[in-house]
Amino acid sequence: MFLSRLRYTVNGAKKFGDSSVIDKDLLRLSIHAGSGGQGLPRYNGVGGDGGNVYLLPRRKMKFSQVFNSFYNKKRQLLAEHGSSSNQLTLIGKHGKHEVLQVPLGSECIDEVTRKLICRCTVPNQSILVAKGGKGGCAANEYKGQKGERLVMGLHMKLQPNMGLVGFPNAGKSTLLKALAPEKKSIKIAPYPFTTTKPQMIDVRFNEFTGEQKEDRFSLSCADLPGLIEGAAENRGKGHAFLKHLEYSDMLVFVIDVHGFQLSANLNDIFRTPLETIALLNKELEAYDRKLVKKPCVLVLNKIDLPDGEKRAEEIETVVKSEWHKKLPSHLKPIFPIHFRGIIKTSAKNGEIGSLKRLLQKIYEELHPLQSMSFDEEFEEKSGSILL
Ligand SMILES: Nc1nc2c(ncn2[C@@H]2O[C@H](COP(=O)(O)OP(=O)(O)OP(=O)(O)O)[C@@H](O)[C@H]2O)c(=O)[nH]1
Ligand SMILES: [Mg+2]
Repeated sequence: MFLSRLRYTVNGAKKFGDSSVIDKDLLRLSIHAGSGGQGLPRYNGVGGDGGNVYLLPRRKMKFSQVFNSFYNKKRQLLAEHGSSSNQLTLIGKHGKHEVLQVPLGSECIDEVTRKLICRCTVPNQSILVAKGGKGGCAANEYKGQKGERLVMGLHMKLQPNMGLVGFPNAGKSTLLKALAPEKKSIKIAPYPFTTTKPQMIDVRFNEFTGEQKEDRFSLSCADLPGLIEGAAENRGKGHAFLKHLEYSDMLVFVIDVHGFQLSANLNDIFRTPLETIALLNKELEAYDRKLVKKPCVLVLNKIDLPDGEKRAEEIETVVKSEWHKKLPSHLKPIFPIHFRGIIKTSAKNGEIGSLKRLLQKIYEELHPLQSMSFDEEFEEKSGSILL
């Protein structure tokens, strides 16, 4: 996991990728395994088996590579049929298997039954998704069997080191911009749902070597569109965003210290900062309780606005104690999050306080070998790191 997430240049500095908006993360495919060839009863000839269809998870594969492999082609995966037996070739040839490479972490759903077919979590280990039909033989009266068919949804999930979680307009993208100021493409605006598609951006972490400041590594950060109440029931396409948090190492909750209201519409209830924390907690645990068990950091944003600092102090005091007990029962989460740290910020002014240090600390605790790689014994004299 470590090697896949950190990419070093020859001199040990981290290489930076461009910001990437995830345009597409779902591909629907018709899967047809090959049918078995016909047998030849008079000569006891056996038909070849139909080819199977497999998925092969690849660690470094990008979502776009999968889409490109179907560019201008039908979205079908067809394995070869087995050959029928004939008087010259009594034993028919087996059909060729079809193998599709997919990004690690992809999930396959049967689009008709909506059941999970498989999770592609082990790199380079092929997974059978449709079995080819058996060739005709005595056992099946020499009639080749049909191969399995299905319509499969391939759901690709990001694997960020950290995921930003918050209601719309809380300042998630602004915080990301403060963490990665060199990225120009991050869109920020004073209205909800500015971010409409997930985006992954590398955030630089500086290591200091004596006097010299060096960029040594980066962690990937997923900026997601704002969640709304009911996201766990797929309101506001919640599932399409929440799924990208499943493989993240840690979560960063971004909260507006002045609370949240989707619009001035009376139907949209005003939520206090504590209520927004509780509601996000509830949405996440309802989607997948594993999410709230991840290390979580709370960022109290917009402290530059009037009363901001005072409000942030008040919220911090409440959250540091048993914060969920102060909520009405319908807002109480089942698994209240214990935040690893609370940071008060003005992301707009580029103030992120000790957020980076905290994120780095959590990351190093999660991946202890990671910090060792900075030790001199891992470095060659030339400065390159031995991996
Ligand atoms: N005063 C102040 N405004 C902020 C701060 N952070 C963000 N904003 C403003 O809040 C608005 C929303 O910021 P975004 O970063 O787009 O919020 P978001 O959470 O990414 O919103 P969505 O993409 O819609 O989910 C923008 O007008 C920002 O300038 C802050 O620290 N202080
Ligand atoms: Mg945004």
